[in-house]
Amino acid sequence: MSTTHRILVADPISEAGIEKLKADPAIDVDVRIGISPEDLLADAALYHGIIVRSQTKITREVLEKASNLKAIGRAGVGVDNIDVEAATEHGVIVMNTPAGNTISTAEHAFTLMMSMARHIPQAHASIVAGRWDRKKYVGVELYQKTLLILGMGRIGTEFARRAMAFGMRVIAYDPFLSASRARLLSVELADQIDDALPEADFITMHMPLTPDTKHLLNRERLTEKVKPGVRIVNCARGGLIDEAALADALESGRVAGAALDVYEAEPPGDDFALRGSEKMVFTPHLGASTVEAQENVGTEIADTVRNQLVDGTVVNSVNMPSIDPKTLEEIGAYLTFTESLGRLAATVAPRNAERFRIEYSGGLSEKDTTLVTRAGLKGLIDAAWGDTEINYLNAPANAKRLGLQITESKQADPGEFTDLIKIIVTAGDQTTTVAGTLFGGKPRVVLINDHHVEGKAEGNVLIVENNDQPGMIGQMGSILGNHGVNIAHMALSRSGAGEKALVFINLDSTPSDEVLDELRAQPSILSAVTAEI
Ligand SMILES: NC(=O)c1ccc[n+]([C@@H]2O[C@H](COP(=O)([O-])OP(=O)(O)OC[C@H]3O[C@@H](n4cnc5c(N)ncnc54)[C@H](O)[C@@H]3O)[C@@H](O)[C@H]2O)c1
Ligand SMILES: O=C(O)[C@H](O)COP(=O)(O)O
Repeated sequence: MSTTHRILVADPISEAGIEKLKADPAIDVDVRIGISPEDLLADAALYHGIIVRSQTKITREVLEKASNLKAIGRAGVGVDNIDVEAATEHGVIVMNTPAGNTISTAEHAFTLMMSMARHIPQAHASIVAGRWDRKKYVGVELYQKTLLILGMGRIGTEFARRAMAFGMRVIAYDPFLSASRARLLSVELADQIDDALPEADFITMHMPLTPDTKHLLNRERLTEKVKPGVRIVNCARGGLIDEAALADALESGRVAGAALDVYEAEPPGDDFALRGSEKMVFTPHLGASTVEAQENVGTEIADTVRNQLVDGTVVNSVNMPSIDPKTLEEIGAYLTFTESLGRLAATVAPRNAERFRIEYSGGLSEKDTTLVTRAGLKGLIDAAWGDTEINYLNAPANAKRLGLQITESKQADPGEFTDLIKIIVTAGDQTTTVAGTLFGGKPRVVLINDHHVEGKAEGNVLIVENNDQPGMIGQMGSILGNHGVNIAHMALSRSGAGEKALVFINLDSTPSDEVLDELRAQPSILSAVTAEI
């Protein structure tokens, strides 16, 4: 029976995006634009996916209630209305549409700069008010002026192209922009923001709001560092500028004008200090509000969330590495297998594991194994701590919570195998090693501690360590048979004749505690453990 995935669309996205979801038999879509925070909390558990823009807040509280939620899609760029940390802890993937509104936003920011330079909104309002103020609204040219772009990503880059077409000198400040990329884009690279501020006639901001960028344009910069008469555009995020300090800098004349699309509070409250200023140009967060951008981001996010829920692909996630169909094809087989190895390690290892080490050799060592490591970790944590809520996304955060250190290493030489995955779990001074590989696509366990085996890494397994002496296999077979437990496959290993031996048995059903107790009571059986891997 096929599963239906229920998606809530909480903010306005394009009709084309909604139609895509409605047309998909695997999806059940609820369009509840402007859903209240109370209703969202009450109904959060109904949904496997939620699509938002910037209005709806996906808080930790919502995530705590959203017990079935797997994916949040942001039809746009900024994810500051989503508690991404809480989403990660709850194993919820957050994905956005990074490029769909780039051009619209760059054009909007550029429009703001031009409107501000020529006082367009003020001049328009004066005509509407019946005035003819030709002297009051004398503007400035952009030509041969210096522009400072703070944040030279997708939108910053598009803004730069347009500014150069207007004959502006462009300086970019972006700690992640390389000198070679700056040369390629024909912009001057500023190492320090404070070196560039005194040179700029215009500043435009295009970076995310983070603890590092909050109030990047602070009181000191706005009153002491910027060039007198500078004009500032912010079409990125409100908190990047200290609005109270900007109001004072406008009042003193240090800043000649500013144009904002985004605000510290949206919508701005009654105490919004800039509202009455004649030197301001405002738009109500309209950067991405074009027919084209909304069509792009709406259809893209509908596909992204749908594909994640139905096919398990992950693209443009802000909290998880991508799993596109190609990656899935390359490493998909290793994911379930490595999870089984993690479960096996939990079964054989002592409780309270402190360190989890995973080693890749052979062809796998050249691939991106981030998710494979997480799969092993998931198996270990699920089996050892009984944490069934664990998934690829929250496995590292849960490992941290449990005090489990993770290390990953790679080496090209796989020895006798094409690929080998080895998991080493340490608790105190005890170390447990399990290793496995795919033989012709079939998952095989090839090592348990010092024992080389060839066991099937699937289903119910029983691992028995015993003294190597005649009759042991018969003894185990009889105990299992007497309890109606059928053996599907058996692999033997011993260090040497008369030494320790290990038997890896695949069973058709789970052996009861009684069976295990009986096995453990045999004088030559040293240990017997079972697991469903
Ligand atoms: N007003 C709107 O409607 C609207 C629309 C789209 C995007 N946005 C916002 O615009 C911003 C930029 O979007 P984008 O698509 O260009 O993102 P992007 O990720 O392509 O670019 C952001 C750039 O900021 C840089 N950066 C990060 N920290 C920095 C710092 N401390 N100082 C200087 N640069 C720093 C990054 O290196 C990156 O190059 C985002 O905040 C996004 O949410 C607003
Ligand atoms: O980050 C973004 O994509 C913009 O701020 C657009 O926000 P919106 O989708 O609410 O218009």
